[in-house]
Amino acid sequence: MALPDFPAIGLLVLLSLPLVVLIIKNKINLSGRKNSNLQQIPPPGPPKLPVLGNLYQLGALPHQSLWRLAKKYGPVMQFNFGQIPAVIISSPEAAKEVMKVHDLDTCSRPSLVGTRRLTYNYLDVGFSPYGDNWRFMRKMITLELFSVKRVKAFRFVREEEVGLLIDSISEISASGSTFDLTEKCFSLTANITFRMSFGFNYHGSDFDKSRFHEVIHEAEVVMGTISGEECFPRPFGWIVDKLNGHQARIERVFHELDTFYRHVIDEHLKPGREGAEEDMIDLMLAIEKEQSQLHGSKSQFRRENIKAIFLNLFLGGIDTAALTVNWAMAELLANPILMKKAQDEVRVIVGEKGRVTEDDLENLEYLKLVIKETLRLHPPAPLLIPREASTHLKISGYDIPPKTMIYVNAWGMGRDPIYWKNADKFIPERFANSCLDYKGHDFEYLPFGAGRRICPAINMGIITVETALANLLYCFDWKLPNGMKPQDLNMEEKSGVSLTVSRKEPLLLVPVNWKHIGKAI
Ligand code: HEM
Repeated sequence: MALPDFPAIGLLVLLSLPLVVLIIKNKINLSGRKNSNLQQIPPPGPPKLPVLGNLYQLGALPHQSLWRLAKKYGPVMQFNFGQIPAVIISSPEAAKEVMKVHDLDTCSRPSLVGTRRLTYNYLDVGFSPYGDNWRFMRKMITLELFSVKRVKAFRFVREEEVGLLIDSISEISASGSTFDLTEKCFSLTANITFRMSFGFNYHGSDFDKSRFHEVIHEAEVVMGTISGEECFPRPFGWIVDKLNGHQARIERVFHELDTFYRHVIDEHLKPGREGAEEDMIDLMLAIEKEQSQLHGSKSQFRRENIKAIFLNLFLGGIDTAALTVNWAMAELLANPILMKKAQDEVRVIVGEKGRVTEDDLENLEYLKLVIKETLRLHPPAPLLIPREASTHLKISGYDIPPKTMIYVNAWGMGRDPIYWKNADKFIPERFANSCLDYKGHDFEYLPFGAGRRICPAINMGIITVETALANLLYCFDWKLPNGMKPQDLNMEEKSGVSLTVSRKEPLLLVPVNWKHIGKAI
């Protein structure tokens, strides 16, 4: 998601007050509708303020504020981020029009300062505009990095890293201590992503543990933020960016990541790697060489493409899967009957093996329902990644001009009582006899997006979540600390602007070893 920074909004409110007063004095129409061209029907939307547009209505949790506004203004709603026009899509019918009927004309991404810099001027997949580079890169990663064969090839990484996680929790359980599952989930998915990408886990990298988490978080904020310069006319935007340090933050994140990429790539180019396990850098360096032999200086795949892809792997692969495991555990802890049902299933099916392996996963039907329900209530990217209209469109009868940003509120549609019975309740059984899947054909359920931009790594994401969650349920019984009751668990979301949304509070737990843990596989 790309939304403006909150300090920027506060500052702009102050700076634009005199203008607002002037406009009120002159009784200028603030309805936000264009009256000059009667043939054009813009979508309805909340009243706009000069300079700020609709920013003052964004709130601390944008997907929630936008959902509330959509109840009033409708499922195709105009919403201006300062001077940047956007529409917010909040019904499955409208989402289908955008992501299926008009997919080709809406599958580009907006060009924003932060995304441009961190992706080496759009040499990646996730943030690059629709065009030759995106098509080439998307095909390459789909075939080479996320194919079924490749996902299987990294099975040993997932199982080993989940094994190490279970061992470390087991040690904690021996002392009866409390630990932070949120942090452990992040470490797990970061380690898996690092090992698949570079051949070592991130504890063995130049980033120290807490700094890497910070850099990823900062990158998510940078990628999720529209800069002041884009949002507001000069000199407001420039002042805002200077004062809130947006530009400095982009440069800091860029240089930290770039130095790291250069280092690991150089290591991979040193002689003596023969016989090492093949990782994603090896694969990409081989493609770089092949493309350069075929096309010389016109090659579409160069060193900077590799670096840009790493950003996609970090942002796509780490937080999304970690947040899903974390939310699933929180929901099960809040619903002890469902927790027992999920634990009984995995313990009966896996028996006394000591660990859940990927061979067991296909038999864990209830576990799969739990994950589907978790992704309904808690899609990690609640507004997906913004799209941009490349031409003039009509959506639900409304005119959408080219260059309009398009946000799809997957979070809101996943909780809409029109489509979901007891929409706010966690009920995995609702998916039992349903054909809803992750492939983006059912527009009320879009945790991975839809159309040409759908997540290319669904299999990899889901298998990581399944392996981790199944082992956590199998290996331990879980208690809340300090006599907390399930109903005391805080299920609120953390406020702030970012691509992903996490729990407001870390999930602190006390693990108790189940009887078969520790037995060899
Ligand atoms: C539970 C796990 C995951 C979830 C819920 C998830 C969700 C999403 C969503 C919502 C999008 C945007 C789709 C759209 O714009 O319509 C996306 C795109 C993307 N995801 Fe994932 N993702 C997950 C795991 C992963 C993993 C493991 C990777 C890579 C290691 C990954 C890489 C990407 C990339 C590269 C894109 C951009 C695709 C494009 O723009 O063409 N994702 N993902």
